[in-house]
Amino acid sequence: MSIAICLSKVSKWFARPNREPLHVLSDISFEVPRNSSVAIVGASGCGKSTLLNIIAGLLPPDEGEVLVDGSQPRNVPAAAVTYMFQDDRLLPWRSTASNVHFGLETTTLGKAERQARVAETLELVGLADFADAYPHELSGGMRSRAALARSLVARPSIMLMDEPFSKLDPTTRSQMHKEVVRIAREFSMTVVFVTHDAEEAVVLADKVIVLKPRPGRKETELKVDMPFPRDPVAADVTETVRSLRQII
Ligand SMILES: Nc1ncnc2c1ncn2[C@@H]1O[C@H](COP(=O)(O)OP(=O)(O)OP(=O)(O)O)[C@@H](O)[C@H]1O
Repeated sequence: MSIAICLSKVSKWFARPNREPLHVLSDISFEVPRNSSVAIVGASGCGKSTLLNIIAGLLPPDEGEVLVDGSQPRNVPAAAVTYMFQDDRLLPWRSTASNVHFGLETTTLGKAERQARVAETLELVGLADFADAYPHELSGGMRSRAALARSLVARPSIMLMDEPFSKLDPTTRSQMHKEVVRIAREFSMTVVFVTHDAEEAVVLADKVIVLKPRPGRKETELKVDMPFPRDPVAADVTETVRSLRQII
């Protein structure tokens, strides 16, 4: 089993004026096997986003080490890792296709290749008919699909997601879960995502890392050994969701 991401003994403090630094993360270690999906769950403020930002290389750990594809996160090629945020961050003055194209603008692909890649990716997320629409003309679910397409267009091997579907209604969120499972398998991607939703964790993840707050530390690691796609109302899923809720 090859390891895509490895965290060993990661700790983080944030400086505060006139107070001792805030200890946000303490001694966190876990591995993310390649082509697997790992959820980071825990109460609000326990450091989930901070941990994801450290994996993305947006923040350095103060202690411990993170390796992504065997390298320090900041040395990993930009196109290899994508980050989906809570809000879709679509540029309102750009069409859907142009927003998706944005995800290719740091790559060396030629113009024709880029256009083909954008079209293929819009097809993949079911937005081919809305290539020319502007963000304000899209529904919440469609905007989320457009953001997903922008994340996928450079064909990253690792996708980091910080509660990307939390603003969607339950039905649309469920549809996006199916899309992510399908696309992650189709492109052999490794996915790490933050959520406070136990159902989302159980439906999408092979492994769930449960954090406890102040300072954020790993309470437990739960393996979810069920075939994909997972039906959120199936008995084994709801049972696992129930037991996870008791731990969070
Ligand atoms: N840049 C920063 N400077 C100072 N403190 C910060 C910074 N970013 C986060 N914090 C603090 O670190 C703690 C963890 O924040 P973080 O956003 O990682 O938690 P979270 O588990 O993702 O929360 P939520 O579920 O509410 O999004 C919080 O107490 C927060 O106030």
